[in-house]
Amino acid sequence: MSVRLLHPSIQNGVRVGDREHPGGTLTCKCSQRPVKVKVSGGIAHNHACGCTKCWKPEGAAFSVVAVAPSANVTVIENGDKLAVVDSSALIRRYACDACGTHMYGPVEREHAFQGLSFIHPELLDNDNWPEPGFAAFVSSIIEGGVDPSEMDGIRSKLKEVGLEPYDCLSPALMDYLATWTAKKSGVLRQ
Ligand SMILES: N[C@@H](CCC(=O)N[C@@H](CSCO)C(=O)NCC(=O)O)C(=O)O
Ligand SMILES: [Zn+2]
Ligand SMILES: [Zn+2]
Repeated sequence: MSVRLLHPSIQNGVRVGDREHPGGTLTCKCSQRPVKVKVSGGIAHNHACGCTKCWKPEGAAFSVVAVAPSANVTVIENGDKLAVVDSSALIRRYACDACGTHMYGPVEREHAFQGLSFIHPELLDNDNWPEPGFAAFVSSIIEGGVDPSEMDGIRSKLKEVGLEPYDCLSPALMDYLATWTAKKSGVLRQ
């Protein structure tokens, strides 16, 4: 059986990027009047994500998604084509209504990720963005239609390309979220 496409940018190994990457312009897939969004600074926490909510390129089981400070994210062209995919979600994903590409997703609610926007670095106009560091929400690809019998092979392939598979976020990010919640509830000191 042929190996399922995880994501074009990781299928043949993860290319090491530039930690000091300066950002760039995200462009949707439309040939006419593409939406353009400027990210004026670095990105962080890049990861592969198997959840059903993140945008994936055609045929891919995973998205590749990172965060940037929302203050650094500006719609610069054809913003009239953008619409929020799910206004009840934590991440307000703005997608192009013509090609479906998710362009940016700010977290505006009171949350550990408030002030960050989720973006897909493959849409940048330069290639040297920092590589993904892990694979998140791996089991969620089943919710997207992948047969459970494929999971062992998919987890092996992720490990082979250097992406540790997790069924939520990485332990470091889960600890960060839990710490934020514990401080908010008062069980940990601020
Ligand atoms: N099983 C669900 C999981 C969806 C989910 O919780 N996704 C995460 C990760 S997105 C990028 O890392 C999340 O934080 N979502 C918040 C949101 O989407 O607003 C599924 O697959 O749908
Ligand atoms: Zn588009
Ligand atoms: Zn996701």
